[in-house]
Amino acid sequence: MKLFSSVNDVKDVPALVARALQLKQNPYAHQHLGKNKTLSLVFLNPSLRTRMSTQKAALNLGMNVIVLNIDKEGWALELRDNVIMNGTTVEHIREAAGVMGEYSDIIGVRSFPGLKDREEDYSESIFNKFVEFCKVPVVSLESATRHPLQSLADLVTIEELKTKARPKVVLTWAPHIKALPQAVPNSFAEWMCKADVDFTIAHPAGYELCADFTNGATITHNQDEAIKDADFIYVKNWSAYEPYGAVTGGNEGWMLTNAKLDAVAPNAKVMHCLPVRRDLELSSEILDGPKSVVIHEAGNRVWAAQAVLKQMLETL
Ligand SMILES: NCCC[C@H](NC(=O)CCC(=O)O)C(=O)O
Ligand SMILES: NC(=O)OP(=O)(O)O
Repeated sequence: MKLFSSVNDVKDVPALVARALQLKQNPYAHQHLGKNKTLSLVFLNPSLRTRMSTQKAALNLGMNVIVLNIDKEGWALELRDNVIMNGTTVEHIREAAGVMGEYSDIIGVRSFPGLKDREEDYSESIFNKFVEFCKVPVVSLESATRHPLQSLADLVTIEELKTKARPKVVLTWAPHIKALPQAVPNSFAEWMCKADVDFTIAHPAGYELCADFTNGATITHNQDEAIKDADFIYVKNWSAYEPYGAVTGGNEGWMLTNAKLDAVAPNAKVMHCLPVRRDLELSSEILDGPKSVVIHEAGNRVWAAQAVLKQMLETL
C-alpha cells in the first residue's frame, strides 16, 4: 500500500479489520518490519489521538518516529502555485514536502479544510501536494474530506463489540457552536456503506452530506426513528455541505440523552471520534455511563494505525 487516504485505497477491508484485531492481541510480533524505518507525522492542525496512537503504532512496529507540528514549529508554508513569495510565507510546500520525504520512509499528514471554498477543500489540494512532492508513501491523519484511520478504528470497534452478524449502525448529527468539517462523517459513511451493517444517517434538514460518501445509506431527518433499535449510534457534528460551511441554529434538541436511548434504543452503544464538547454535542450522562464506548474506540486507533503501517512497511 503506497497511499492510505480513503477506503478506496484498501483492497480487502475485512482483512484489514481482522489484521488490526490480530495486532491488538500481539502488538510486538512485527518489530523487525519497522527497524531502521522512519515515520514522520506532520500536523497542520491540532491532534491528541491521531498523534499519540499513530506514534504508538509505529513504535510497536519498531519504527522511529518524527513529529512535526508544522503549523507552529515550521516555516510559514506557501501552498499556492504561481505566486511571488514576497508576503508572509517563507517556504513552498514543493520544497518542504520534498525535504521531508528525504528524511522519511512513510509520511502522515493532517490538513483540515478551510470551510470557505468547497471546490478547494474537496479537491484535497494540500494533502495531494504532500503526496505528489514527498515521493514516499503517505497516510492521511485526517484531510479536508476524510479521516480514514478514524473510520477504520470505528469499524474495528463495531466488529469487536457487535452482538449480531449485521448490526444496525446510525450516524447522528449533533449540535455544536462552531462550523466543523465533514471529514469524519463523510469517511464514517463511506466505510459503513462498504461494511456488512444496516446503516442509517440522521441529521436536521440542511445538513445533507455530499452524496459521493453516502451511497447505500438510509437518510432521514427524524432522529428518534433513525436510532430505534440501533446497536451502535455514532454521534458527530458537521457543518453544511450546501451552503458550504454554514451552521444554522435551533437544533439543540439533537443532543443525545439517556432519555432518548431508554425510549427507543436501550441496547445501543454510543460512539464518538473525540474530542467531544460535553453537554453540547453529547450529554455527560451518556459519556460517563455504561453505553459509551468512546474510550475503547479511541484505544482502537492504535491497532487501526498499526494495521495500515504494517501493510505499508511490507510493500516499501
Ligand atoms: N480529529 C477529530 C475531529 C476533528 C475536528 N474537531 C474539531 O475541530 C473540534 C473543535 C471544537 O470543538 O472546537 C472535526 O470535527 O473534524
Ligand atoms: N479523533 C481524532 O482524530 O482525534 P484527534 O483530533 O485528537 O487526533
